[in-house]
Amino acid sequence: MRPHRTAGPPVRIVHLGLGNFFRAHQAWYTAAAPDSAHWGIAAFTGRSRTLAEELSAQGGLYTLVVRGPDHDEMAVQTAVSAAHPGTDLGSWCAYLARPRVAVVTLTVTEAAYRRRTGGGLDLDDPDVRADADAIRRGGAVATVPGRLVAGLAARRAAGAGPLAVVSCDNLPGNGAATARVVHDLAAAAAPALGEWITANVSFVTTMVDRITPRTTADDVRAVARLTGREDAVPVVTEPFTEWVLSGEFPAGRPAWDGAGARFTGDVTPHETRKLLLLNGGHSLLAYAGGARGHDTIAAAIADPVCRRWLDQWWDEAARYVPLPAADLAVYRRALLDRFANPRIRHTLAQIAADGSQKLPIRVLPVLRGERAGGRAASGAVRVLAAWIQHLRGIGAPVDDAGAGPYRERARSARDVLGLLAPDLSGDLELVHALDEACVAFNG
Ligand SMILES: NC(=O)c1ccc[n+]([C@@H]2O[C@H](COP(=O)([O-])OP(=O)(O)OC[C@H]3O[C@@H](n4cnc5c(N)ncnc54)[C@H](O)[C@@H]3O)[C@@H](O)[C@H]2O)c1
Ligand SMILES: O=P(O)(O)OC[C@@H](O)[C@@H](O)[C@H](O)[C@H](O)CO
Repeated sequence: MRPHRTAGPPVRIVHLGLGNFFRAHQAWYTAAAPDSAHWGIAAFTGRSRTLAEELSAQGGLYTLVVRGPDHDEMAVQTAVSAAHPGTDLGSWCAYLARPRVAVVTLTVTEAAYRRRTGGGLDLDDPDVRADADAIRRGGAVATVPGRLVAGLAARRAAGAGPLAVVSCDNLPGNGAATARVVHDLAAAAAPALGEWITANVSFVTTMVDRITPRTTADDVRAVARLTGREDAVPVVTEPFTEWVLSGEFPAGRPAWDGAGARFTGDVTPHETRKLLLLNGGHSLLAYAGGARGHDTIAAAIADPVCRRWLDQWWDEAARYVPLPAADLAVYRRALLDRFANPRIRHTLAQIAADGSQKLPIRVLPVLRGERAGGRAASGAVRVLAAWIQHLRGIGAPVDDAGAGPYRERARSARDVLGLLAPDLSGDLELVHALDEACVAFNG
């Protein structure tokens, strides 16, 4: 018997990127908020139909398995009122045209923002160009910036008023990053819409954190066994959760603070802490742990060599996190426990994906800072070397649409560095250290 119901809370939030993390995080906060009865979510997948169909067959309900180191807690989640495939642009625009819809949230991966190095929208990307044309002609868009602009055009045409767009992806300054790609596309395709967006749309910046791996067939069976309900699409997550937000919600929002979210004037210190220590640490373990034959974060962190490398990376990265040393020490201890949770099967392959998009965010700021300070940057160099080994075919298979040019150059660490960080490619000491670090993985 699947969990089912006929209607959920009224839709006031629209989400793009229906996947596991959204269901463990934003949907959980929305259901746990004291005013949850008034805030339902219409969630759209990026592209595929499968999850939208499975979830629709369950009336939007699914089981969230909160997996601690020694036991699971399971609860049916109720915030998703409707699930749609991302290709259903008619429903997407129709929701955004409703005055009651007040918030759009996003979890679409770093790559989906279609940014060029430096942050603006990549207007040379053929998909982006096709979307700009489609917006001018009123045709079907495909990219995330395209969908946002098309939805906002529908809202403007309907006179539905202002709203907030909330990125929940692991990008620094994700609010400003989203605003930039939306404005760039509107400027290219519909300049008058750009003015309306400036006056009516608030781009909220957030730091999001809850380790949420892919669901396995074992997870599905465990939910059926322990609850007596067949749930085709449960989500497994860790007990820890954090959400820090900054920005305006001109049409209102759920009382997420009642569920533990924090609203602040500046997300930056929290975001830097999380991106460099957690996500940077994850990337190190994904590539270096893969090179040492591990396949999950828990296995990699149990390896004393990986653990030592992680400490070295954290010592370097901590210099760039504007928070007191005592806070960082507490955070590092907690992260070790989270990474070591043996019951969370977070695969290195999942984390290794899209390295060409992630390393510039998680690792390069530290590398640049260390070299500018005249230091060796051995921790950052090791992450980069481990990624180069990954591009050479060691560890998890490469799953990264942007990896092509890097793989072509992967035999030369210097060429990879030249492409990833041209400003550093003349640093011969760094190039030498990178070569040595690559060799050390083979030894
Ligand atoms: N999983 C986590 O632990 C976690 C934690 C914090 C933040 N996040 C953020 O959430 C994102 C999604 O993670 P997830 O675990 O839910 O992944 P997931 O694979 O379960 O879901 C990803 C969703 O994004 C969509 N998507 C992927 N690429 C896209 C593209 N190019 N264009 C449009 N849509 C696209 C997919 O179709 C899917 O709907 C991450 O990339 C990260 O930015 C994840
Ligand atoms: O989700 P990604 O692909 O950006 O990165 C992989 C992991 O580092 C990430 O998902 C973390 O588990 C997460 O950011 C924890 O909150």
